[in-house]
Amino acid sequence: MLVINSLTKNYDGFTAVDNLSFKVGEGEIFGFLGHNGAGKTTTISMLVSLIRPSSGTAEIAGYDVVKDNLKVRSILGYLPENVNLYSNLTAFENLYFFGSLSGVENVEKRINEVLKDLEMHSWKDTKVREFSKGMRQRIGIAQALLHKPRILFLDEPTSGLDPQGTKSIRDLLLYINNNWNTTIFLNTHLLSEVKKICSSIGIISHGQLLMTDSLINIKKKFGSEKSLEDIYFRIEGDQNNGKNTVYSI
Ligand SMILES: Nc1ncnc2c1ncn2[C@@H]1O[C@H](COP(=O)(O)OP(=O)(O)OP(=O)(O)O)[C@@H](O)[C@H]1O
Repeated sequence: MLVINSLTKNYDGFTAVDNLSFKVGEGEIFGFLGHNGAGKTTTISMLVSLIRPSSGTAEIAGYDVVKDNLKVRSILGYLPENVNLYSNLTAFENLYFFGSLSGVENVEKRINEVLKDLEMHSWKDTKVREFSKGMRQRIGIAQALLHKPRILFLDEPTSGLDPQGTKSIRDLLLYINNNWNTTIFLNTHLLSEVKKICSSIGIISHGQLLMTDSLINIKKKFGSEKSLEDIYFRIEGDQNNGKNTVYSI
């Protein structure tokens, strides 16, 4: 579904994303894990066609994110780290505005469908300013799903949420993935999130990919170590000690 090849982004001599290459299969929930400033947002921004790579390529369902950017945008959904919604408009009005702008067919019907699926239908006529952060995230996700994307990119979707809100977003992502087979690419720095819902992960640090594999393979490979936390800190530690080991499938 997603094929990334030597993807790189430089800013005035600083390399924010350094030669990334990996794949994400259809129907997977992929956790892109890294500390603050590791390069996660820059990577996602290139994949959703918001910024141009300095070099390298990325394809979604066979379409190049630069050359075929309109097609790519039509098959992906994106939830940025800070969801932009109009506080003075209701949930329905927000979705209607964004849905009409992006040419969603039968937009009213589709909004009602998505709001029901996301258990937000009873809030559709409430102004967004009355919503909790978790509810705003759900409306942001509804917006990203209106045009039935094949792949959904989310940048730290549970950032700033309490444990209940975090669980509810996690459950929602599993529901979307299970019921619509939507591939999910999730930027996060939360190992707990990755452990609970991801089928495969990539670890990025200082712009470089340190490892990518399925969770099942990771457990097999690092069987003697206790937890994903141990594995993560060992891999990051190797890089910080100059070993620069790249673990891959
Ligand atoms: N427009 C820009 N110009 C210069 N440097 C940038 C720009 N955007 C990002 N960077 C730098 O690139 C690096 C990677 O940033 P990025 O936002 O991708 O990290 P991140 O992993 O998403 O971190 P966070 O979890 O804090 O959002 C950081 O050092 C950041 O300061």
